[in-house]
Amino acid sequence: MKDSEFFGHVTAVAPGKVNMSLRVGPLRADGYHDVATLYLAVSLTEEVTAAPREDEAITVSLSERSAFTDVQFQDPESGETVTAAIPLDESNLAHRAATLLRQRLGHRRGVDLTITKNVPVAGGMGGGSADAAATLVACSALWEAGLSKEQLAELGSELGADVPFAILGGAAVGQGVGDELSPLLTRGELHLVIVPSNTGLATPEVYRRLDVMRGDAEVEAEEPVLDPDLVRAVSTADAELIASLMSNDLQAPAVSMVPSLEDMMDVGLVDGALQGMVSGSGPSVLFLARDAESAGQLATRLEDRTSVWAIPVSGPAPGAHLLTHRPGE
Ligand SMILES: C[C@@](CO)(OP(=O)(O)O)[C@H](O)COP(=O)(O)OP(=O)(O)OC[C@H]1O[C@@H](n2ccc(N)nc2=O)[C@H](O)[C@@H]1O
Ligand SMILES: Nc1ncnc2c1ncn2[C@@H]1O[C@H](COP(=O)(O)OP(=O)(O)O)[C@@H](O)[C@H]1O
Repeated sequence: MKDSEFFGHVTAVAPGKVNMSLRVGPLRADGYHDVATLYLAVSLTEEVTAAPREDEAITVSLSERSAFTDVQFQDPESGETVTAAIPLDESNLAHRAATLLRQRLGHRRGVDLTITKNVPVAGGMGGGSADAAATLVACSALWEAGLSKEQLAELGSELGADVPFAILGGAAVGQGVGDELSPLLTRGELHLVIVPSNTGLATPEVYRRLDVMRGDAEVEAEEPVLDPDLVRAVSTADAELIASLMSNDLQAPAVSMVPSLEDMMDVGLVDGALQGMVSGSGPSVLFLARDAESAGQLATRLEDRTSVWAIPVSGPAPGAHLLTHRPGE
């Protein structure tokens, strides 16, 4: 008897990510940008449980264990803060992932998807992409699809540029729009502290702001390339060297949209971080620490001195995978 028949449901987890380097090229005709990025999967994970239904419906709900259930955005016109719930309809990335997979498999079986969100929403850490990745892995097992990780990653690239990396995990160089991955062999662990923001940033708006800033400064965007020394430093987990080389082209636009990020990064440096940087399109901030102990101390100091939530994490973390059910669960 197979797991899915016996327990009736399948659970998968997938990691959030940070970009230890994010280089952005010129705007393309399709609205995307070519990037060269160094992804690092971190130990902050999303969990998706897929339970079969008798009918054809696909439903999405959030588990009560979720650390995040909504997100606040600043209205660009009025400046007012608006709270937006995570969409649970067909626009949810988990819903889209299940729909895409069953189309590919040629059936219309229904599924109830329950997401436990631990990755900040609209925070530049690929939380929605991790939900899509975990859903592909969970539903693929539930429906006995027999697809490889590579095949799931290819499907995932239709859902978002970051989805293939959430399936692969570890550390990888991303090119193209971020979906062409070259896995990086690594030894050693990196220790970081993540500071989520109260407000979210919409990824397309941050890319757009970068284009505007470049246009205003009459800066010609170059083809994106990564510093090979940084790639080597990540593969050997050389935190001090990484600290001197890490960079993010989306940091300036993200800071121009949320100026308080600058102060947050300064506070972290004073409190002992080796380096601070905006994660992806922001506004989560990542701090690099020397080791696990320093990361723990930094998180405590940040929480004591400011009213922020500071989460120690490590990486590289594994990509999307099934959780084994234990009898009685
Ligand atoms: C910035 C990054 C860095 O890893 O991640 P986040 O910080 O958002 O998590 C990624 O490039 C985001 O990836 P993801 O969030 O999957 O993007 P998608 O859903 O595919 O695209 C959303 C929108 O972002 C812009 N976009 C995305 C990727 C890219 N290489 N160029 C772009 O210009 C486009 O406007 C696109 O319509
Ligand atoms: N499963 C999901 N989890 C979170 N957000 C989702 C999901 N599906 C769709 N979204 C939409 O995508 C937006 C950004 O999602 P998220 O992946 O958390 O951010 P980021 O792209 O910054 O990593 C959210 O504001 C929400 O409207």
